[in-house]
Amino acid sequence: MTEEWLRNRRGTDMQACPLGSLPAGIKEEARMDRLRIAQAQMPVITDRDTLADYLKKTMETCTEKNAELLALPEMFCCPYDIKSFPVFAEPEGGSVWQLCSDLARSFHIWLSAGTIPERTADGRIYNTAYVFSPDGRQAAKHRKMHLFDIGVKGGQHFRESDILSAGDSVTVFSTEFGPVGLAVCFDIRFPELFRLMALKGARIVLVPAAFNLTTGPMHWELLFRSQAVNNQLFVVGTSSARDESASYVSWGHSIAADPWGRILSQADAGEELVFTELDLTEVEKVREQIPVMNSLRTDVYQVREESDL
Ligand SMILES: NC(=O)CCC(=O)C(=O)O
Repeated sequence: MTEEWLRNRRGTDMQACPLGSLPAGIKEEARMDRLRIAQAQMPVITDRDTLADYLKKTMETCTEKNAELLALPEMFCCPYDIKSFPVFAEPEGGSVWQLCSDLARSFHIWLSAGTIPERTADGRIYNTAYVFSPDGRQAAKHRKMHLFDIGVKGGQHFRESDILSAGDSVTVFSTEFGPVGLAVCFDIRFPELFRLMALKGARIVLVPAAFNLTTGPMHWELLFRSQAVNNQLFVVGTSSARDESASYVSWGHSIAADPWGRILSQADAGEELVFTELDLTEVEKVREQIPVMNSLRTDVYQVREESDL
């Protein structure tokens, strides 16, 4: 069914999963159909030693509970405010990056290392998500593509674009669980990005996030469920824990939505480590039973990457 779906993308030359490679020793035919994830709805921790201790303890719990992937929130190592991004920004391969790579390797677990402010050689700063495979290699990197610029009357105001640059790549990487997509928080509002990840073969999309008290109650659950149901894949959103004293107060409510649009798990607002088992055969089941992608009117409309135009 998935192959038929991918063939249906007339006008595109995209491969099912052109990015990355399977971790050493894993063959495509050995794809696994169950994935036990852990989502750390954690406080923002800026002190490196405290962060290392916290993540190590979290990894130990993941090992005890047989989790195969740990997901962290957006900006888990830097306060989510414009002034802090340049202060905590580090290049790819910096100290937090290295810590995450080391932990993934030591505990032999996939680590979706939330986002870290990334400073580039030309002085730009990106809101960057990294994923490390169980051998500690960087398996994926996604620079937040849609910057969070909003001004809700009487509610949340924020302008990431005052300091951050936007990424410009769709990110899907290979795992033994099949192709996995990666997006960051505000990216969840853009159906075109999620459709492109689905067309590239993603069965799961990981979304480090930090919604707020204005848009969280209105849109958080709705957006995760709608991207899941529209694209018939799992969407996993991991938020920071709520801290009422922060300049930006996070909504929390880390969530996992399945390809039918159902919520498998959802945290409350505070610190929590949530475990959820994803049955990845649900992707094929829903695509078999409700084959929306076979009815795409690609003769009338298409979602294509710039490189395919
Ligand atoms: N950190 C973010 O991108 C926040 C996105 C958000 O709150 C929204 O409503 O969208």
